[in-house]
Amino acid sequence: MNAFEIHGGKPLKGAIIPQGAKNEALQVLSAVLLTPEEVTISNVPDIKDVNKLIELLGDLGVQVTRTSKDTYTFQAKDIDLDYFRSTEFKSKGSGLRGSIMIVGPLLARFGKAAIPKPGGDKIGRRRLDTHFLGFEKLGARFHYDPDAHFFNVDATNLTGTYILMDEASVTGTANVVMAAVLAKGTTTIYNAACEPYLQQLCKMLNRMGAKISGIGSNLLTIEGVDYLGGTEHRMLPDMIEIGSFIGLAAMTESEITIKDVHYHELGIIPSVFAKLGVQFELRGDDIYIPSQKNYEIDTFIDGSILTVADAPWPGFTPDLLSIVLVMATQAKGNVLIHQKMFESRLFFVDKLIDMGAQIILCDPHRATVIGLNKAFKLRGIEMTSPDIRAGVSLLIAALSAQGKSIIHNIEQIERGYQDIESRLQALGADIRRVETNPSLH
Ligand SMILES: CC(=O)N[C@H]1[C@@H](OP(=O)(O)OP(=O)(O)OC[C@H]2O[C@@H](n3ccc(=O)[nH]c3=O)[C@H](O)[C@@H]2O)O[C@H](CO)[C@@H](O)[C@@H]1O
Ligand SMILES: C=C(OP(=O)(O)O)C(=O)O
Repeated sequence: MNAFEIHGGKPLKGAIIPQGAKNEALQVLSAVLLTPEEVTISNVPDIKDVNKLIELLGDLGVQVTRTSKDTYTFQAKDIDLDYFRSTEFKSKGSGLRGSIMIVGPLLARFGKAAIPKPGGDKIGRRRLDTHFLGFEKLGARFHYDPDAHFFNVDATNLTGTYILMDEASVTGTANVVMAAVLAKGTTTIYNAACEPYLQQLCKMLNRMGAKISGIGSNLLTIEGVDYLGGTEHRMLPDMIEIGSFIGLAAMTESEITIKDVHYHELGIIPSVFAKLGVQFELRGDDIYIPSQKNYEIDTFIDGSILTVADAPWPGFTPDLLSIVLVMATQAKGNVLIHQKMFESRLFFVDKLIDMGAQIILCDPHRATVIGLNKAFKLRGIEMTSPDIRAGVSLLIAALSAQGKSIIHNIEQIERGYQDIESRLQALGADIRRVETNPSLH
C-alpha cells in the first residue's frame, strides 16, 4: 500500500494546469457506446477511475486507441453483450461510480444492459432510483437481482415521453439523456441536473447527430433520432481540481497561477472562495492567487454567520465543500458548512481536529468551523483518507501543517487527481510516496 509523507508549512509557488474533468470524462466516455463510428476525446485525465472505465469499454468490445497522452479514439462497432454475465464484469463494473452510465447508451442501442451495484466514494446513501425510473418511463423493463446485486434493464423499443426526474441526479440525468437520444419521438426531462459535465455531454451528443435543446437548464427536450455518428470532443478542465488548488494556495500562503480554467464555466465556485476571503485575479483565462497571510470569512448582510451549502448546479457543488471546510480552519471568522446531499462526507473533520483545528460537528450534515486566523499552525499527524475530496483536503491541511504527516489510502485521492505528488513537487511541496504496511492501519 502507498501513502504520502508530507513535511508541511512551506509556501508553494508557480503555475499549475488543471487536468480534464473526472466527472465529465465518465459521461462522455460512456457516450461512445451510442455509435459504431469513431469518437475522439481529448484532455482525458490519466486517473484511476477514468482508466478503469476505459478498460471496461475495451472489455465490452470497444476498440480503444490512445493517440497521445491525453487523447483517445474509441469505436464501439462490435459490442459483446455476453460480457455482462462474466464474473470479471461483476468486479470491474462495481469498481467505480461512473460505470452506471454505460447502462443508458447500451439500452438505447442494443435494447438491454446490466450493471452491478456501482462503486465510488462511501459518502452516504447513493441511490439509483432516478436512473431506473427514467428508463422505465421510456418503456424499459427493470429488474434488480438482490442476490447478485445486479441491476438489469431491457426494452424492445424506447419511446419518448415526459419525465419529471425523481431528483436532479448528475449521473441519472446523463444516463436518461443517453437513453432518450435514440428513443422514438420526443422526450422532455424536467428537474434535469445541468452541471457543466452534462452540458458538455449534451453538446457532444448533438455533434453526433442528437437533437437536444435546453442545454444548461433543468428542462431538456430531446427529439429522438435513429442513428448517431462519430465526433471529436475536448473536455473541460476539472472545476473540482481548480477549487482544490485555490484552497491549497490560501491554506499554504502560496502564490499560484491556475492555468486555462475556463472561468465562465466555473459558475458560483469563484464567488464562494471569495466569500471565504481568498483574493485572486483573473488574468486572461488564468486564476492568479497571490500569497496571502490572512483571509477573512464574510458574514451575511445581516451580520450572521456565513453558511456554505451544496446544491445541484448552478448551486455550489458538494465535491468542493470539504476543501472549503479545510480552508476555513485557518481563516479569520467562522462558517457553517452544510453538506445537504451526502450524510457521511463530513466525518473526516475528526482528523482536522486532531491536527488542532477548531470544528464542531453539529450532526452528520453540518459542521461549524471556528477559524484560527493563523494564530497557530495545524500540526502534522498520521491519518487515512476516507474519500477522494476529504483525501485532498487532508493533503492540503498536511501541506500547511507544522511537521510531518502521513496520509494512507491515497488510492482514493488518485481516483481523481492526476500525478498529484509530482505536480505539487513542481510547486515546491515536500511530498513523497512511501510504502506502508496495510496491516498496521
Ligand atoms: C461520477 C460522478 O459524476 N459523481 C458525482 C455525481 O454523483 P451522482 O450522480 O452519483 O450523484 P447524484 O447527483 O445522483 O446525487 C448525489 C446525492 O445528492 C442527493 N441529491 C441529489 C439531487 C438533489 O436534488 N437532491 C439530493 O438530495 C442524492 O440523493 C445523492 O445522495 O454527482 C454528485 C453530486 O454533485 C457528486 O458528488 C459526484 O462527484
Ligand atoms: C464523489 C465523487 O466521485 P464518485 O461519484 O466517483 O464517487 C467526487 O468526484 O467527488
